[in-house]
Amino acid sequence: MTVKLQQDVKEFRNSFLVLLQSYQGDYQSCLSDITAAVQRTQLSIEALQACQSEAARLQQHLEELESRYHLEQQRRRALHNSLVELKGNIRVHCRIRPFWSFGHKLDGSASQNCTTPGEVVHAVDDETVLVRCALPGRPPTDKTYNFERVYGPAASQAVVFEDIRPLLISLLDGYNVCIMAYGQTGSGKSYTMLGPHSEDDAAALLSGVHEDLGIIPRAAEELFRLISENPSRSPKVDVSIVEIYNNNIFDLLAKDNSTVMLGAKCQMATMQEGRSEVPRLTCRPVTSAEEFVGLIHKGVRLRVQHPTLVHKNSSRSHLIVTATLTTASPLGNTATQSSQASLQKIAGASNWWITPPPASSPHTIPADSADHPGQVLARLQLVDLAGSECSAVSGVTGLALKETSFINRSLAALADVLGALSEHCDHIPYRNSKLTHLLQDSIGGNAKLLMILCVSPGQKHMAETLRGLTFGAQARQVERRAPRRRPPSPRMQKPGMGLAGSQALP
Ligand SMILES: Nc1ncnc2c1ncn2[C@@H]1O[C@H](COP(=O)(O)OP(=O)(O)OP(=O)(O)O)[C@@H](O)[C@H]1O
Repeated sequence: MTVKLQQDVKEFRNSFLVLLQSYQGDYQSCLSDITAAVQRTQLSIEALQACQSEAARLQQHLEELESRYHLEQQRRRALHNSLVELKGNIRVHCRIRPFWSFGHKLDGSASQNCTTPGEVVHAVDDETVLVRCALPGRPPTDKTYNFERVYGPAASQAVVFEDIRPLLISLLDGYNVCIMAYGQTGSGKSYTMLGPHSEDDAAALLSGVHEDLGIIPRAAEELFRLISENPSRSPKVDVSIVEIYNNNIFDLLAKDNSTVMLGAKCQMATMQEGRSEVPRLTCRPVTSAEEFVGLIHKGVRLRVQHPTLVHKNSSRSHLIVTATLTTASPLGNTATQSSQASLQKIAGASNWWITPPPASSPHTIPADSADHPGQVLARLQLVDLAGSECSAVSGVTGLALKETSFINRSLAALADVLGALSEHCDHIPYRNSKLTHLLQDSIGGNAKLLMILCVSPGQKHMAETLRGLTFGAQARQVERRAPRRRPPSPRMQKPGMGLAGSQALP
C-alpha cells in the first residue's frame, strides 16, 4: 500500500515536472515576444521622434520659403509698379462684390469668399480673377484675368483704401491723381467710392459707421491728415463736384435755387493751349475733411438716381469730385532763370515737402493766395461712373432707357479712347463724349490713373462681367506718358475752373 502510494506520488511529481517544463517554455517564448515587442516599440518611438524632428525642420523650411516668397512677391510688385509708372500704364484693381442669391444680400459669412451655386467669379489670389463660364449645352470653361490687385468679396473698405493711400502721398508730391470706379450697374462702384446706400437718403451713404466708408471720405480724411503733418506748407484745397447726366454736365455745388433739382448745367470750353475746361464751375475752399465730406453730401443728394430691376439705388450719372491743391512754391515770383532751373530740380526731387527758404530769402512768397504766382498745383479726381448695363436685363423702358443708352454710349466712348491710346493712334476721340472730354487729361495726360473695376460674381451677370473684365484688361495695356509732377508755374490758373486743365513738364 505504501509502495503504491509512493509510486503515485512519483508519477504525479514526474507529470508535474513535465507540465512545469512546458509552461516554462511558453513563458520563455512569451518573454522573448514581449522583449521583441518592446524593442520594436522603442524603434518606433525613435522613428517617430526622428519623423517629428524632420517634420519640424520641414515646417521651418516651409515658413522660411513662404516668407522669402512674400518678400519676392513684394519686390516683384514694387518692380511691376515702377514699370507701370515708367510706361505710364493705367493701373487696374478689380473688386468682386459679395454674392447674393436671388438678388438679395445673404447675411454674414455666407457671401464671404466661399463658393455658392450661381457664384461664378472668384479671386484666385490677390492678382488673379477666375470666371467659371458655364453655358447651357457646353462644358464649363475657366477664364482668368490678371490685374495689379484683386479683392475678393470679403475685402473690407479699409483694405481697398490701403492700396489707394500711396496715391495721396503722390498727390502731395505734386502729381495729378485720378481714381475711377468702373463696372456694371449694381457691382459696387458707389459702395467702393462713397460707402453703403441708405434706403431713404442717398447722401446718408456717407454718414455710416467708419468701417463702411468708401474711398472718397477716406481720401478726404487722409488728405487733411497728410497736410497736417507739414503745416508749414499747408496747401489750399478747393473742391468742385459735377455729374454728367445724359451727356450734359451739371455743377452740383452751384448755388442757384432754380437749379436746385439738378445742379447748374455747364458747357465745356477749349482754351488757347488746347486744354478743356468748364468755365464758371463752382469751386469751394475746404479746410478740413469734415467740410470736404459736407460738400460731397450736398453734391450726392442732387445726383440722379433711379431704381432698375438690377439695383434699387442705381446712379444714372457719372459723378466727378475734384480736389485742387494749391500751395506756395519754394521759390517766389521774383524767380529768375537760374531759380527756375532749381525749381525744376525741386520738382524732380523725391519729396514734395520742401522746407521753405528762410524769411529773408528773396524767393519767399506768401502761401495763402490761389492767384499768387509761383504756386504748385496738383489735382485729385475721384470718379464714380454710372453702371454699364444691358437694357434687356436691367428692365428699363422710356426715360430710363434713354438714360441707359447715354450711359452706355459714354462708356463706349471711354473704351474707344482707351483703344485709340493703346494703339497709339494720331487722333484720340476724346470729344465723342462729355465724359472723355472732361477726363481727357486724366485718361491720356500725365495723371496717375487708377481704375477700380467692380464686378458682380453671379452667373446671371456673367456676360456684363466678362465685358468689364475685358475692358479692364485692355485698359492695363494703355501706355501713356509717364506721370509727371506739375511744375510750379509762374502764372497758374485759378483752381477748379479747369477740370481737365493740367500741363506736363516739358
Ligand atoms: N463689397 C460690398 N460689400 C457689401 N455690400 C456691397 C458691396 N458692394 C456693393 N454692395 C451693395 O450692393 C448694392 C449695389 O452697390 P452700388 O450701389 O455700389 O452699385 P453701383 O455699381 O454703384 O450701381 P449703379 O451703377 O447702378 O449705381 C448696394 O446696396 C451696396 O451697398
